[in-house]
Amino acid sequence: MSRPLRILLSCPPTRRCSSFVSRMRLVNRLKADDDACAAALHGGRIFLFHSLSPLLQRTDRGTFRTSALTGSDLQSILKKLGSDESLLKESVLIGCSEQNQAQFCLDVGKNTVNPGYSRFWSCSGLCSGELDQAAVEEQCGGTFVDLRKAFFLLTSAEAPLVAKGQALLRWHQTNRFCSATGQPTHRNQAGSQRFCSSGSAIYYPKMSPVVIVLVSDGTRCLLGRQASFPRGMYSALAGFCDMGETLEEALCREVAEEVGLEVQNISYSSSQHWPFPHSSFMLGCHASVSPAHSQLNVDHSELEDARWFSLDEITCALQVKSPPRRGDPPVLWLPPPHAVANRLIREWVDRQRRGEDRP
Ligand SMILES: NC(=O)C1=CN([C@@H]2O[C@H](COP(=O)(O)OP(=O)(O)OC[C@H]3O[C@@H](n4cnc5c(N)ncnc54)[C@H](O)[C@@H]3O)[C@@H](O)[C@H]2O)C=CC1
Ligand SMILES: [Mg+2]
Repeated sequence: MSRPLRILLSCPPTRRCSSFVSRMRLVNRLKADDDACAAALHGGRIFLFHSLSPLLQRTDRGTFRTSALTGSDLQSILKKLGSDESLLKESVLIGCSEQNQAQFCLDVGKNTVNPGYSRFWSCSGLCSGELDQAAVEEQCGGTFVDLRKAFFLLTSAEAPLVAKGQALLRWHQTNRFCSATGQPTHRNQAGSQRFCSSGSAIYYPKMSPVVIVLVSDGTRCLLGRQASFPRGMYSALAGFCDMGETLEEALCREVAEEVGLEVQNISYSSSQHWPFPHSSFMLGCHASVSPAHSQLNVDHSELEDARWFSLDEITCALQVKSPPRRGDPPVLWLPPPHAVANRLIREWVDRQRRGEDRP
């Protein structure tokens, strides 16, 4: 999740800023220079995936972390597994750590796409170039975990890295052909672009902009739930931006469509890349309605339910540590700390406690 703008603007010592600048320039160079990127792979850190599920390791404390494989470690493992070592070159650049170590992701499962190799979506058993999941897990001392689970098992520092890695891998796997010519596309070494083989188009990884808003009436905040949400979970209202809309227009439209309210006092909070179900760019905002105009008219084709919640109800819900299970009494369950919705809710609670939001 991005930091709020005010924190970025107060970025203090020049040393910290200059190391940030050098990291950003390194990533930019690796995107532009195929040879430099291929060379960076050996000392780089590789986040492994199998059919889009990231590899996690359990720590001594019973928590989870991503596995810390370098490109050289991985090459030895690939050799042991009888795989072509050039598989490493299929890695896609994610970014660069604070220690200036380049970070990559690599999918060694069925969905891996390499324009130079013949891998097939429909093959049964192991496809050409695909590695056996259990064999990789054994060699690496970890387990491939579905991203929907992995995202919430990891710390808030690591979760965005695997989310970004999976989003990039998915984009490569689903953009193998040019939509203008139907010709195969090829990637640069970093995986930051794909080119139509006819030379007529360049494609870049895409995200869909989504506005997410916590509406307040001064003493209560508005949360809704879709039928597909886990039991008891309510979240801030969200919706995809339409082509040509501003953020503010999308926000007003979504709230009007979903709950029949007209909001005002829109303010931006922070943003987040959200990998579910595909790549969304979540733009988190606050907005308000006057208590006299807070009557809800819920569109049940979009939301199962939407309600106003008091500060006490939200404060209690923030204490709930695990989702309610079948048979438990009904309890309000809020999006987890990794989600921008959680940040919006906590910001609202802080403002309520400071008395800033009251009419
Ligand atoms: N990180 C967070 O805190 C939260 C994230 N979200 C995410 O926000 C996203 C949007 O929220 P919804 O209420 O589902 O959106 P929504 O209210 O716009 O409804 C979804 C519908 O919009 C249509 N749609 C229009 N453009 C689309 C596009 N580019 N991609 C997919 N569908 C599109 C589809 O018909 C889809 O069924 C969801 O993917 C959800 O995972 C939602 C709540 C919290
Ligand atoms: Mg919605």
